[in-house]
Amino acid sequence: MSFSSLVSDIAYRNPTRPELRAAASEAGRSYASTAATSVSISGDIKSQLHGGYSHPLARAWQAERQLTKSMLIYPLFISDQPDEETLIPSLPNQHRRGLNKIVPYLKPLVEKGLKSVILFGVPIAPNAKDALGSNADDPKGPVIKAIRLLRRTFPDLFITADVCLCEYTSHGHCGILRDDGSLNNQLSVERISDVAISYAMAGAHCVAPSDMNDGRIRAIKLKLIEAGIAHQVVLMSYSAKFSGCLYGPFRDAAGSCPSFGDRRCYQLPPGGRGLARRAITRDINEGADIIMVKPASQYLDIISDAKDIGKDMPVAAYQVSGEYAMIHAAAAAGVFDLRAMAEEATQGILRAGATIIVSYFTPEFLDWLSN
Ligand SMILES: NCC(=O)CCC(=O)O
Ligand SMILES: [Zn+2]
Ligand SMILES: [Zn+2]
Repeated sequence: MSFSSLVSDIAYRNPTRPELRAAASEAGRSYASTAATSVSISGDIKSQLHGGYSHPLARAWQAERQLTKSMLIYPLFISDQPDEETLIPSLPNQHRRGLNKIVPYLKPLVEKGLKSVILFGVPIAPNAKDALGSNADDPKGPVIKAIRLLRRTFPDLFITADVCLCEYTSHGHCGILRDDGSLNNQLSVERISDVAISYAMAGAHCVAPSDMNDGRIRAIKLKLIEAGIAHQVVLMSYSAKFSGCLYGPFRDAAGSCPSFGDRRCYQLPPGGRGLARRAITRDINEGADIIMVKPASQYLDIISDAKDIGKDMPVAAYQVSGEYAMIHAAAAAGVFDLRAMAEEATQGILRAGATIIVSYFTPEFLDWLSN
């Protein structure tokens, strides 16, 4: 019996039984009144796709990955002023907080399932900055104190420390400079790897160098081994960090805007896909445990490349301050619904290959997600 005659047979036979018609109508379905609709289904039956996503759960099953709370890392700006709690105007709902404000703020988030944070120190005190970024690893500085406080207070919270000098240098660049204003790669790597070890020794579960100096992953991994803690600390590399205009609100928040020039000589050019692939490969070879792509939504191809190159590694994506601020601004202008857009952006990032997302939307997702 051919397929179409089988279908027409069923279509004719079933409506003759009234209980089946009643059941169908209860389900909001109805039998074809004639065989015509069924008989017309012939040829390639793979053309019928809608059935596969006709239900919310079936739609969810179409995604290779579902966002879960454990995929999210929440960025925190830790001020050196213990009582500070300042809203960052360009970064809606985000604050710079001192140590006395951070625990009361985080407690309800941890109760809602917050798993992980990434810390950025914000030195505000006068003279807190110098050419070498000396305060980056000040034991009394905001990051080391916050690592210790959070480890004590929230034993299950996974703590990542962003490692860079730009928040602590008087010139605002991500390393130590030569007289001509260019980065001295060797001195910068020496200094940044020392800072990373200080954060790790203070208890950070993960150190994440964002400076983009050549060779820093290898230097940090070797120093972690030397310090005897390589087996206890995750090394997450900002492997493919692109320069561009999406970091503005972050620089307002962290006070890390360069006082001259820009970062185009050490962050990747937006068109540099090949360069990004080389940087990812290099960082894997130098001992990175996680590779990161940043920004996220404008660089989905790079996330996909990272997953391809680092098949056996977790890939992280940083949905940066400008991406977050854009979504807020457009939602406020009535372009779309905030939640729907945040979810769609996240879905794109996951689809591209990331399984870790650093996002300012984390507190919202703790409310929106049940898993
Ligand atoms: N290392 C962190 C950044 O450079 C910026 C992130 C952001 O714009 O959110
Ligand atoms: Zn930096
Ligand atoms: Zn940075």
